[in-house]
Amino acid sequence: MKVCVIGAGVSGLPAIKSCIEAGLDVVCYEKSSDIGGLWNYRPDQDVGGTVMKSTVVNTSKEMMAYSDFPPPEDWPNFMHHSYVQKYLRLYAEHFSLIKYIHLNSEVKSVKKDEDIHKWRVTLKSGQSEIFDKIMLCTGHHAIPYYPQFRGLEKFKGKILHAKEYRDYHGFEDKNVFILGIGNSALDIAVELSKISKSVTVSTRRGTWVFNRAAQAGMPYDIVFQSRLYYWLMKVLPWTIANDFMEHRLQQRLDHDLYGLRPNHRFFQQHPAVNDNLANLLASGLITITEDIETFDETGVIVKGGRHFDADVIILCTGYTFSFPYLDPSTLIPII
Ligand SMILES: NC(=O)C1=CN([C@@H]2O[C@H](COP(=O)(O)OP(=O)(O)OC[C@H]3O[C@@H](n4cnc5c(N)ncnc54)[C@H](OP(=O)(O)O)[C@@H]3O)[C@@H](O)[C@H]2O)C=CC1
Repeated sequence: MKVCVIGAGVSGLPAIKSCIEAGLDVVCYEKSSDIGGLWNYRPDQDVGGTVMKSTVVNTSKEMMAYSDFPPPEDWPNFMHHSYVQKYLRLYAEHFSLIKYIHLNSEVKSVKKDEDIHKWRVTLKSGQSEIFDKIMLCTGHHAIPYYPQFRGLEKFKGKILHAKEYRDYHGFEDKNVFILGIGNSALDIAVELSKISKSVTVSTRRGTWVFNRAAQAGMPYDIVFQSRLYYWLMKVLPWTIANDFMEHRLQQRLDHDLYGLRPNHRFFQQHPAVNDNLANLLASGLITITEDIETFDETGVIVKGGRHFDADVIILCTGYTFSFPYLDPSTLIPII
C-alpha cells in the first residue's frame, strides 16, 4: 500500500515512522525547506506557521516527547524552540525518516480518482502521483483568525496578527495594545513589557494562568501527573477539583485583583501558561483590560468607556484551519 504524508512536522514525522513500521510504501511532501513545521523558525518567510524568536514550549519535554524517543537528559525541561527543532531532527535521523521526505514540495491538490478508488496528489511543480491513502499532517496554527471588530478601520496605527510577530524589533517605546489572552498574547506581552512604552492586554472573558514551574521548580505537568492526582481526579466531584486548582492559582496570582478571573471553571478551558505575568502585572508593566467596544484614530475604547492610546494593535486572536488542497475542500467538514 502506498501512503502520502503531507507535512513533515510534529505529526508528520511519527506518521512516516508508523507507515515504515507497518511495511507501507510512504512518501512525505513538505512545502517548506526543512522539517519541523511550526518549530522550524523562519523569521523571513511566510510559508506556513512559525514560532517567535523567543518561544519556549509550555509543555515539559517529559510530557511532549515521543514515547519511544525521549529528549536528551541534560536538555532543559521546557525547551526553547531551537531545542524542539533539534529534537525533531534527532528523531528523524534516528528512525531514518529523512529519505522519505521531499522538501520544498507544496501539495496543490489531493483528489480522489473514483475509477481506481485511489488519490491523486499534485504538487505545485505539476508533478503528480497516485496513492492509496493520504495522511494530512498540516497542523492548525498557520491560518490566522481575524475577527471582525466594529470601528477597527478608523485606527491609523499599525495592525498585525500574532502570526506575523517574530521579535521585539520595531516595538520599542510604542504603546502596544494586544487583543486576546491566549499563550501568544501573553508571550508577546511579556517580551514587549520592558521595552515598549505600554502594554495592554484586552480579554473578553479572562483566563486561568498556570506556571511552568510548580513546587520546587518542577514542571507543572509532571507534578500533576502523579498517581495521587489521577486518583483524586477520579473520585472527587469536578467542582472540588476546580476549587482546588483555582485556589492554588489564586495563591500565585490574584486573578480578581488583575481582572483575569474568567467565568469558566479551571478544567473547562485550555489555561494560559506564563511564569512572568504575575511579576509584570505587579510592576505595572502589563495592564489587563476589558473587551473591545470600538476603535478611534489613536487607539482603543474598551467596554466601560476607557480609552487606551495605541501605536500598534496585535491581534492574538488565534487560528483557524482548513485543508485548501483537498478537492473538494469540504471533504473533511470543519465544525
Ligand atoms: N509557548 C508556547 O508553547 C505557546 C503555545 N501556544 C499555543 O498555540 C495555540 C494558539 O495560541 P494563541 O495564538 O494564543 O490562540 P488561542 O486560540 O489560544 O487564543 C485566542 C485568543 O483570542 C481571543 N479572541 C478570539 N476571537 C476574539 C474576538 N472576536 N474578540 C475578542 N477576543 C477574541 C480568545 O478569546 P476567548 O478565549 O474569549 O475566545 C483568546 O483569548 C494554543 O494552543 C497555545 O497554547 C501559543 C503561543 C506560545
